[in-house]
Amino acid sequence: MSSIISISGLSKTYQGGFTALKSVDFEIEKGEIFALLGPNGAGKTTMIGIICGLVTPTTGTVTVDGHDILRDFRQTRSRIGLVPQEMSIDMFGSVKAAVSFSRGLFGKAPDPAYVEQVLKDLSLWDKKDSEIRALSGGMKRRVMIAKALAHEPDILFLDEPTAGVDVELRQSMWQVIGRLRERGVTIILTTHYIEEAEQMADRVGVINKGEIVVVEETGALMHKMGQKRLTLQLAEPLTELPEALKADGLELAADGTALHFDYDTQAERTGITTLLARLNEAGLSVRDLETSQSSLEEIFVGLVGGK
Ligand SMILES: Nc1ncnc2c1ncn2[C@@H]1O[C@H](COP(=O)(O)OP(=O)(O)OP(=O)(O)O)[C@@H](O)[C@H]1O
Repeated sequence: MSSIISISGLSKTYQGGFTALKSVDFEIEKGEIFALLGPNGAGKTTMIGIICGLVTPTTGTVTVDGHDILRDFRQTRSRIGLVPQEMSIDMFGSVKAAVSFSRGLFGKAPDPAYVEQVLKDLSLWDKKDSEIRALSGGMKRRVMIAKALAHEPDILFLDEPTAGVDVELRQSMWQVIGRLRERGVTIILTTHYIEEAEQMADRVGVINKGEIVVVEETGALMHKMGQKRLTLQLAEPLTELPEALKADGLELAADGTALHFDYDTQAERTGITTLLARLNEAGLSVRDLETSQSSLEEIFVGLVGGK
């Protein structure tokens, strides 16, 4: 994989002195879905604003396919489609006219076949002649994506694409994003929904208070950072944990039928072998056991929670 966006030493201090980004470095790979995950005010929108040329960085450099975003602004901006967080859409006129107009803004010659393809990809083709203001909220969001794709960008930024949309629409947005990726578009989305990052992203960057806390392949992040929980189903229920086992980090389930043991998958020793021996010594027999991995949600809370 080669990188399409390189961010190096990027900082932003707004007028008034607030520092929203603190020397951020990372790369976006060509063709990937990258989720930028972070709590409110973490700096996600600021970062997107800088890459898209809407916010001036205080220090650092960003290149898009080797071109500096400040020096070669027109060239880099034309490679990028941006779907902003807030609904910024002219409600008058038809869907097709709005999308064709957005294409024209980038100086691209009309291409009805391309516009048709975009509208079809977004399941908007049967609404092409509808007035935008007459569409549902979800359809309006799709129109925003269509407008962002109108000039054939190969990088698409989606700032919280599914904020405030219902579960069904969220699923269909995920499908839309998946289809775009299949067509080779690099996608960077910001989200508060860990589930969204977990389901869609190839890699996740966690940002907190203007700093990138971690950038990792989604599965590897979950694997690497995840705690695992071992649940031991007891042959005989207990009313309380035997005295001899109280120092072993065990937790008795509320109904007394199982013991839980949390361990670090990365640790040199998980402690499981010792634990099983200790249970044996204490005369407890285990009927069944299972392990479960923590979700990205728990990892995320662990990463940003303590700061
Ligand atoms: N124009 C501005 N002037 C001063 N401070 C700003 C400006 N824009 C953003 N900030 C501050 O910078 C910080 C980062 O904001 P930003 O919008 O980048 O966060 P975010 O991660 O996108 O948050 P959210 O998830 O709420 O959209 C916030 O504390 C915000 O108040």
